Amino acid sequence: MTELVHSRAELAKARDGLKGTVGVVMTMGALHSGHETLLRAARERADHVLVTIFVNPLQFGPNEDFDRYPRTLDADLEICRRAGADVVFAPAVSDMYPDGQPVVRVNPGQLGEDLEGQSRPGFFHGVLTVVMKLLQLTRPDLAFFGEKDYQQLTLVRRMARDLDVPVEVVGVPTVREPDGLALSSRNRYLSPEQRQTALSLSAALRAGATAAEQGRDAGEVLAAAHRTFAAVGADARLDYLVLTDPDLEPGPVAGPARLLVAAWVGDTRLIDNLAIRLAPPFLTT
Ligand SMILES: Nc1ncnc2c1ncn2[C@@H]1O[C@H](COP(=O)(O)OP(=O)(O)OP(=O)(O)O)[C@@H](O)[C@H]1O
Ligand SMILES: CC(C)(CO)[C@@H](O)C(=O)[O-]
Ligand code: BAL
Repeated sequence: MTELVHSRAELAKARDGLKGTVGVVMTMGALHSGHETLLRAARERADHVLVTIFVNPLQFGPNEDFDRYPRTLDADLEICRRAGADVVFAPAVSDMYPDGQPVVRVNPGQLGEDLEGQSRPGFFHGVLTVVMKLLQLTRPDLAFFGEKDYQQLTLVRRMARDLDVPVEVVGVPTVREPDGLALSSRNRYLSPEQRQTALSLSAALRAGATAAEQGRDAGEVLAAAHRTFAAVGADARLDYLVLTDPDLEPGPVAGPARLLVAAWVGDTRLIDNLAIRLAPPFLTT
């Protein structure tokens, strides 16, 4: 049975009733098969699964889609039941922020300013602050995050390490449509034509991965990804397409790497990423 709770008091009572290990899956709702995969991963690793559904105002900029973000609680509960969640915590904004906007927030450091942080100022302060609050409220042994939001996963891992949060952060591979599009709640904003254009993100990543498999160097991998993005997404507006170290550390990239992309398709901003393995450079004598 899945228990739905809204207030902190109800959550505390439900949490106390969970004996054994607890895995948490944090979401903003509008659940899809990507979320369901996170829930099933949690189900496999933990004795109990706790899902949070909260559209966090703190991580949205003034011109972003907080108001129009899809809110589909009944359908979400059905998915949570199907995936065997024990507890769903769906607080109101006033439950999460009873004193209004928090004065003290988690500072994500320089990585929080790069990539997503550059286009969404304050985004990762908002994300890490609410993730920290939800970790305190739910006290999980394990917390599951999708690789689709790769920078978020990297920063949550880093926060747990740097701030000694007693939780194992588990990354779950990106779930895709058969044509490659990464599942995302924001995909439901796309018209059928825009959905075709949105394939430019995953196609660009695949082109980069193919170039890497053929032994191309970092510059050629990026060039291949850019060419494919432009060919498939003529109507998309690229925000960034970068090849980085897998931990998103600055500096030269060699061997294992990550290719990350963000782009606008109409009014919808989408992100995606893929693991890449660069061939070792040829040695010249
Ligand atoms: N396609 C996916 N594969 C794996 N994990 C995913 C996928 N989509 C979302 N997740 C993960 O689900 C968790 C909750 O994400 P969220 O509710 O923001 O969904 P979303 O689809 O990423 O939404 P949005 O479209 O607003 O970015 C995050 O850890 C996120 O990485
Ligand atoms: C982690 C999260 C639930 C925090 O609001 C959100 O950023 C998301 O859904 O990825
Ligand atoms: N999917 C991460 C949360 C956000 O884009 O606001």
